[in-house]
Amino acid sequence: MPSVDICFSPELLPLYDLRGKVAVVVDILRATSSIVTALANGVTHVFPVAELAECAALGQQHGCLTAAERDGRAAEGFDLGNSPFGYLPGGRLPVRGRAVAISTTNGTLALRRSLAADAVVVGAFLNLQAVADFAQAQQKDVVVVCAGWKGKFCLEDTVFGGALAERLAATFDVTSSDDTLAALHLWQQARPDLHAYLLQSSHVRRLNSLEANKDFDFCLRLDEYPTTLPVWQDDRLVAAG
Ligand SMILES: O=C(O)[C@H](CS(=O)(=O)O)OP(=O)(O)O
Ligand SMILES: [Mg+2]
Repeated sequence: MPSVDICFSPELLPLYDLRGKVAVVVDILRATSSIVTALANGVTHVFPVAELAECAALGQQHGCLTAAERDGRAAEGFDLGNSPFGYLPGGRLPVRGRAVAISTTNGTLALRRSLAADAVVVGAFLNLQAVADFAQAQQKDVVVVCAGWKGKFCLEDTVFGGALAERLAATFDVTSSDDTLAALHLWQQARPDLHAYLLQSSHVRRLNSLEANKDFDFCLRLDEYPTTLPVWQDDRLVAAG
């Protein structure tokens, strides 16, 4: 039976051999929620890069939109920040049919560090079912790579790992590693009122201080895009199928 593991931070990735496995990269607040929203709303593909300079260069090279954030704020000189609302109808710029190069504090770094996996997909509460369906179809070991915060553990990404483990529990081993058990327990605590539970997280306090409450509410919507699955292909993320 394949297993589900939760890697709490990209700093711990050297302890997980991703070869032959499915990596589910998650940064609920906000990078992977934004990427899912982008592809669900007509963005053709996403180039996730760690550095701002590379993001700007890709924008020039491909004539694509650029999205960048540092310390919770939109970085200067880029088309968009890290808010999912940038990709929703009525956002600052039309995005349908455009590609986007994106660089954020934690999420894009986690993605770049996960490329040794057989398949790399992007997870969020918004597309939880799409991720679960993909994992079920692959029947390979899954590692949930939590973006965390600047190398440290974060609550919201781990709770997502627990939610995914619960959906896979019938056909995956979700009880033999302590990391997955811990994530499951946190999810079980959070599930009755995910919003209230995650209000305790440090990221929410950072977002609140930057007046991004509506981003928090949106990123916690379960299965808003149940069939949108960003998958890594060559040098970019595209929607599966
Ligand atoms: O923009 C975000 O929500 C965060 C910024 S930080 O964690 O508050 O510094 O970036 P992300 O890469 O999406 O975690
Ligand atoms: Mg984050």
